[in-house]
Amino acid sequence: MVDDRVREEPGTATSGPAAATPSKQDVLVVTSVERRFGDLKAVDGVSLSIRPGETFGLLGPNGAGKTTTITMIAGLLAPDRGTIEVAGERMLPSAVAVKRHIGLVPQDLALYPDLKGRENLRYFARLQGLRGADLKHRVDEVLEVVGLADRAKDPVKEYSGGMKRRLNIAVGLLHRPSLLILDEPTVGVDPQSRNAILESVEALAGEGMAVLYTTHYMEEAERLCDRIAIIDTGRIQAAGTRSELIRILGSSDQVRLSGTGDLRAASSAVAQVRGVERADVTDGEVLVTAADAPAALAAIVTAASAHLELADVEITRPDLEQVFLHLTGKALRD
Ligand SMILES: Nc1ncnc2c1ncn2[C@@H]1O[C@H](COP(=O)(O)OP(=O)(O)OP(=O)(O)O)[C@@H](O)[C@H]1O
Repeated sequence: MVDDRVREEPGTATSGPAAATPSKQDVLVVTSVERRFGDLKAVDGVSLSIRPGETFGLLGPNGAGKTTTITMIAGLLAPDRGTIEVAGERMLPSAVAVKRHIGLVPQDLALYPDLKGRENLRYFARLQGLRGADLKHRVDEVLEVVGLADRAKDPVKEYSGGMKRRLNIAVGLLHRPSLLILDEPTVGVDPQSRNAILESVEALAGEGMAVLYTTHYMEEAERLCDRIAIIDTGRIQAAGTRSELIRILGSSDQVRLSGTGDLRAASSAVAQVRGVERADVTDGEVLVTAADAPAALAAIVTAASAHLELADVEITRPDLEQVFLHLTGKALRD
């Protein structure tokens, strides 16, 4: 199921025969890509495109086809059908120059445990062709980005699993790629490293990097991604912004306001607020329905406060887990 309106926009994603309508500025354009392993169609007609500065999430359970998709995008595996363009050039396993646009951070670590963090980065930076002051400067920069500057002198074997993941991300950034691909970067990492990884991604996107982020954690997709494609059994089931995906459910956000005062007057005032679909008095509270409650919240509270001394405000939002269940009939987490 694909939202047609979403399909019309540049920087979109679909499955099936319909082609995306990418724009010239897109860093990545994937068109109707397929890949089989024997009888299994691991990727089944995936199309998507990503703009500079955009974080695009591939959200799906284990085995959905996320890793196979990004392995093809990185040029490590050939599609059976379809095309992939990165920075306007065709990506194939035989292509060399185009791969410089991509920073791939796989799930598996590729680090030397006996070397220090900085030594690992220096080694990989040299492989990328960096030398001298530029190398030193870039190594310092990526250590800052992943929050490991203060541990750069320690051997990697003394790092936590999360710190190793962060160093792996730093390696993927050394050559200043225009598209960073992160494959489930927070699986099995401690909360501190998880947060550092999420903050790094936000900072990189803020600087204009395009990011393709695969995850089966709904909260990460919601926090990081400008647009999200929900993928299952090799097909993109739906794609769009969080709000566009939630709209598939046909349900809206709800805000409950409780307090003392004139509930009916408060409800009438709130009903006039822009973005509010309806407001009713229910069970001694004002129950408000809005498409985007956080965006309208300040105005809702101001309108209600003219008639109520507010004691509590509670927002309930439908989430992507429910969208996934609705589209596939199964839970996102297995
Ligand atoms: N090299 C391979 N040979 C055979 N089957 C494969 C191969 N790679 C992937 N598959 C199968 O293709 C399907 C998609 O796998 P893929 O790794 O792309 O999913 P995923 O969404 O990344 O899941 P995970 O988070 O578990 O990696 C799975 O059924 C998997 O078993």
